[in-house]
Amino acid sequence: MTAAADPTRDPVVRIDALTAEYRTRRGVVRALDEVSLDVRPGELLAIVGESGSGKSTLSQAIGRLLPRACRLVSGTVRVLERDVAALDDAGIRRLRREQLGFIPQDPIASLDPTMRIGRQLHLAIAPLGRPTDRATLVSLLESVRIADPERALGLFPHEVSGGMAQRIAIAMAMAREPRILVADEPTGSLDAQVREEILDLIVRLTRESGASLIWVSHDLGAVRRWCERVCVMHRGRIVEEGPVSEVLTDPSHPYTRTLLAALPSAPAPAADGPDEGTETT
Ligand SMILES: Nc1ncnc2c1ncn2[C@@H]1O[C@H](COP(=O)(O)OP(=O)(O)OP(=O)(O)O)[C@@H](O)[C@H]1O
Repeated sequence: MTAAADPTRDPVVRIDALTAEYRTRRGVVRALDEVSLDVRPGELLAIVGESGSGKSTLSQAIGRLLPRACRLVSGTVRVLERDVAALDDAGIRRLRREQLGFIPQDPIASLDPTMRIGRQLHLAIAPLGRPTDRATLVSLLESVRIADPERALGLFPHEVSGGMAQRIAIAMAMAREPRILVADEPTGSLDAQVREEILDLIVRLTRESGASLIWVSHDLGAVRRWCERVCVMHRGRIVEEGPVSEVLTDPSHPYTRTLLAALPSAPAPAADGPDEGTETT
């Protein structure tokens, strides 16, 4: 548990018996089935499960970012005590802007291809009332360990690697000082070494800021190395949930055992991740 994580404080996210369905041409697909989950202040929570188990739907529901085809059938999502379904459009935008940070799956696609990185950073932080001078933008890029930030500000998205694009997306998300970070497979498009560097960065910044991290992942090995609590999803339900050290060592649900058995070579749990380093890509 991080220094900031405190089970006695109110959850920052409280999901209660949430059921969600997609309307498709083939009929109705139940993506979430009575899902309940609390996220505590400052904790690193992983949501794992096979493809189609409902992880993305659950993480999108936190920001009321579900696609039109998805309908909430029942249940509630409360973020910092606010029922997100009850907020008006201005209210949900404010909640997303001020309290929630989203780290994208495909960082290059999340950037505007027509605009230099410096301009995009400027536009991302100007609405927050922060200074947007060059020195501030440089220090923002330094905080995500971009080796040559001056140069990076002048680049277009197609000129940066996936790893650098993800660092930029993380810088944009963290500039808002969110209380809750949602990262849906943030390293899915990156190679193995960059993946570890990006996870190290996300975890370090989350810890430093005291935010809570909700990290959707397929990678049980990485979850074991980086997270404190894990919730295992299967067919739209949470089938097991608890400390990583327990669930991924001595799982009680057969589905979790199946997931673990599919892990090529399970690395031993580590108290801390790899050493810090600067961008290599
Ligand atoms: N836009 C959509 N339209 C119709 N069905 C959808 C849509 N998005 C998701 N689904 C269905 O909802 C269920 C849950 O999908 P979801 O994407 O939440 O799972 P997931 O665990 O995040 O999967 P993955 O790991 O592949 O991203 C699946 O059956 C999926 O096919």
